[in-house]
Amino acid sequence: MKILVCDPIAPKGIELLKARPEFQVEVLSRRHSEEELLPLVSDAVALVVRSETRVTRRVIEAARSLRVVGRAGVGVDNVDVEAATQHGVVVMNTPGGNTISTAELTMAMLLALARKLPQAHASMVAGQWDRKQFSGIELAGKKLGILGLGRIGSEVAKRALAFGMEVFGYDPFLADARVKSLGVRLVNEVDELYRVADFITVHMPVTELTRGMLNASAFARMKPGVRLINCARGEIIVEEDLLAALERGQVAGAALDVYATEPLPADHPFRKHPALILTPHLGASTKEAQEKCGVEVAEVITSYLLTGEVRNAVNLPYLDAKTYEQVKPYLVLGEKLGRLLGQLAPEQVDRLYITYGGRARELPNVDPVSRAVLMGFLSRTGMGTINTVNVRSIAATLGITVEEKRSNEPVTYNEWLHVQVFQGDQKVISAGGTFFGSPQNPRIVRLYSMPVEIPISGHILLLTNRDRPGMVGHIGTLLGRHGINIASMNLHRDEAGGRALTVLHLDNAPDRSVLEELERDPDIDNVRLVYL
Ligand SMILES: NC(=O)C1=CN([C@@H]2O[C@H](COP(=O)(O)OP(=O)(O)OC[C@H]3O[C@@H](n4cnc5c(N)ncnc54)[C@H](O)[C@@H]3O)[C@@H](O)[C@H]2O)C=CC1
Ligand SMILES: O=C(O)CCC(=O)C(=O)O
Repeated sequence: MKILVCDPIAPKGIELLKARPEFQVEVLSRRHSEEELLPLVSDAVALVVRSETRVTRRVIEAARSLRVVGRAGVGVDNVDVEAATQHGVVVMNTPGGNTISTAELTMAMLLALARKLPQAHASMVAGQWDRKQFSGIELAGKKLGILGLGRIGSEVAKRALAFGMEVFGYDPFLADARVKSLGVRLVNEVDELYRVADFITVHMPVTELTRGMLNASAFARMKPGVRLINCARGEIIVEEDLLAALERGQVAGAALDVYATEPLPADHPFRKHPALILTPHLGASTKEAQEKCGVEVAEVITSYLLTGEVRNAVNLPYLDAKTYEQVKPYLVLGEKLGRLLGQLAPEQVDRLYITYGGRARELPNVDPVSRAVLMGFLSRTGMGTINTVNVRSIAATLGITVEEKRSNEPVTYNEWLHVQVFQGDQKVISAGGTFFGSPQNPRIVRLYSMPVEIPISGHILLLTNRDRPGMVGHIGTLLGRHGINIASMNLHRDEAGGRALTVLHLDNAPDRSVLEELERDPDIDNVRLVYL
């Protein structure tokens, strides 16, 4: 079996691969373009990469024998994971192996920014002795804002606290308890962090929500003179906007390890800017990190190719055909219940409690269904790389625990899937679903412990209202006036004249202004639009 090592990984990792008589290991001595890779991958069973080689759809399609792509590192944005999944290729990474090294580089960047070390060094090399120009600031007592408190962000937090910094964190998907134990002040709105932070460091993946997040508007909302560090991914910062903010002095300096285009072009304006400190994507470039990642990637690839064991996979669900047929309807229902709750639940939650009742308790394997619930729930994070294989570990990283129960308690429906969401001991929301007539017809039938009937696709408008005559007509007329057609409507009230939960299935999505108009009615509140 041919294993093509496309980027340099630790010799120990290569030795481990070479020690297997089943493998022919070929190591490329330099980075290859897509075009150059095509003939080389045609008979490869495994590709090993760091962040340099791009494993594109064309590369995957040209590699007809490919079974696994091993990424010695965290980010898999250089691998077309969707194409890999479509072609049955497992993508595995080594999360954790380079956490400490990247956190330490971030600390080095913080200190270098505060004391202008590279600039002072360059002036010494140029024969100068300029003490005045390189006067700096202390870290102690300063406020550090961390965007993304995962593995690396948390390690940075610990180190910054030891330096006497006050640490603020923004990570809307992380459970509060995990952050409290770190000693970080978690903010709900990123602006709270922007307003106070003297330094801001980025430790998020590139997602729909984070791509371009640090743009002109974000810089304008930051404390004037803020200093930035990016050891995560270049696409998170809009580079022209950063240059403009540096020119205006809104951003006093930045230390960057990653760029929108890598390698950074030789004539890129960043290279000449005096307030920038630049490194060529060195976060993981230490002996220790490379050894950990190199050995781990060799181990996971070996286990997969020789025994079929899947570890650290970022894609590829794994179910035999019979079990898949049995759980399939529940996968759809579970994903939609999760998606509904994800859109209605508050940002920081600690626990999902999933109950399998009625015939659902007899499912041969509830794990894939729970994963589907989690996938739906976490779709709110915008992380495109979440899938059934990695969703539990992502939830764990976010501090969300999942409990499952096969319940014998009598239920109203033949099949019953119920999900409760908790913040600490407090249940914040719950929803339950079943099938009407056949497994092809899933329905959400319980929300906030109230009976409802929600179809599982399309635009759903939810609101609570005072139960008074004319309310249904009023809502219908208001939506009609804005060209919104109601496909179905469902009402539940606690008592005549009390509060009612109204659920409308709409043919098209109303604008924000329509929702605001509904909200202005004193008898209507909690107006929420969700998309399933
Ligand atoms: N410079 C380098 O050489 C290295 C760069 N990295 C990059 O660093 C980043 C972080 O890596 P890890 O800490 O290992 O990942 P992680 O998955 O442990 O942590 C990422 C955190 O970002 C949070 N997040 C996601 N979307 C967010 C949003 N919209 N707003 C705020 N927070 C959000 C997640 O909830 C999670 O807690 C990744 O992009 C990775 O590729 C990682 C290793 C080396
Ligand atoms: O392998 C490298 O040097 C890059 C590491 C990285 O960016 C990652 O693990 O996400």
